[in-house]
Amino acid sequence: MPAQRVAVADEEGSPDAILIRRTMSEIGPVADKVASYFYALLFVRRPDLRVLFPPAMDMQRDRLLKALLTAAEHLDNTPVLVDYLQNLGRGHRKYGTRAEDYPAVGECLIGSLSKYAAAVWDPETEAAWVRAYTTISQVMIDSAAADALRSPAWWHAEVVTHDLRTPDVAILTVRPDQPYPFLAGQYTSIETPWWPRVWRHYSFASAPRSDGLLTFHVKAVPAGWVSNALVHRARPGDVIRLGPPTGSMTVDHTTDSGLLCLGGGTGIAPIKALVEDVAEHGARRPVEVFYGARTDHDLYEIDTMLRLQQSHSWLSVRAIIDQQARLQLPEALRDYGPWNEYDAYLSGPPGMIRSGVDMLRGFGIPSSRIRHDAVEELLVVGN
Ligand SMILES: NC(=O)C1=CN([C@@H]2O[C@H](COP(=O)(O)OP(=O)(O)OC[C@H]3O[C@@H](n4cnc5c(N)ncnc54)[C@H](O)[C@@H]3O)[C@@H](O)[C@H]2O)C=CC1
Repeated sequence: MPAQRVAVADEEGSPDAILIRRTMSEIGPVADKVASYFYALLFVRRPDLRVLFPPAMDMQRDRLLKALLTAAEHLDNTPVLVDYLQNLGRGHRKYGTRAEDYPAVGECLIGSLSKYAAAVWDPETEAAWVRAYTTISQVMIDSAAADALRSPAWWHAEVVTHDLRTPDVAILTVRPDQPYPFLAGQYTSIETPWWPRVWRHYSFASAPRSDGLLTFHVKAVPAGWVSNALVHRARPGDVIRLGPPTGSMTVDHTTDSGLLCLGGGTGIAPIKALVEDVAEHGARRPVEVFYGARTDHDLYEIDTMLRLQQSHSWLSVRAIIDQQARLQLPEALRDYGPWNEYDAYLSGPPGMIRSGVDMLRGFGIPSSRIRHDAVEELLVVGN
């Protein structure tokens, strides 16, 4: 007998979107079990796929659910969903995912959802999931195929310099083995030779350079496999792998409005790239950078930022040190402004981004002019 439908507040959208959101809210409290069961099913049925995944699956489990939640949330918002899935499809090329692997993944996904959302699962729900998964996988497959015509699945890059700036922050410069096109403000994924198939996101710390070198700021975080390897183990000559560039925290060069940039800790990396990008475009638009750190020792890039300020009259750089100011970065903005005419860029810990966005909206900056990387992605940045 089909489960009785309980009216929930979130009943807007297409019939498929409603059914899919209902499944997602049903599995929400047991999301980790669903993900474990999904991977168990997948590896029992297709043991050959296990080599595509990292040895430790903990973070991978979260990623699957986050991707599903994002897709489910935007099911009726076609442009956002397609953009998200195209990126996901491109990003999966570096794992070695093939078009013919998608059906097995879909069957195992539906197998685990039907088990854990049994209370709301019925033939209509199953049909909605089959339709959604068919669309999702087709967009990913098509985008991976189109990308394969113009880009490698990954790049090798040799570490050229490794500069330990604090006991746990290093600046690495790497030379990709093939041209690596990207935009200032974007990020990529990095895999080290010591932890195969474990990929983490890092923002580019410079705008594209004529010598093709790329720079990253890495902070070793507790239990962070990739970050500790990059900070404490990597040396010039080591070879890492890079995924494709992604992210939309890029400068809109069609306007000349001012830029308000907040960089917290190593979040200063893409902000520096944005400043270089504005400088290269030659437009004299005001750029106001707020660089936050816990202590003055953590302001590892302040000299570079102050040098940039000296060279560019349109640039102002202010350091906000929690301990001295007795407040965190976004709060400091209250003493300056007005900001309502500015485009805003935020980069740093998820908590800073969340509170920063709230504050900037409060200053009258519309959401469409506030840019930052997805907070869900940031949770796997830099580990
Ligand atoms: N594209 C991006 O958004 C990038 C993000 N990151 C992220 O930035 C973080 C950097 O870590 P750390 O250097 O250890 O930074 P941190 O934890 O020392 O924080 C830096 C500053 O941000 C502010 N802040 C921190 N938490 C806040 C909160 N809950 N509310 C308001 N303000 C807050 C404070 O002013 C603090 O001094 C990492 O989480 C990393 O993943 C790093 C690079 C790029």
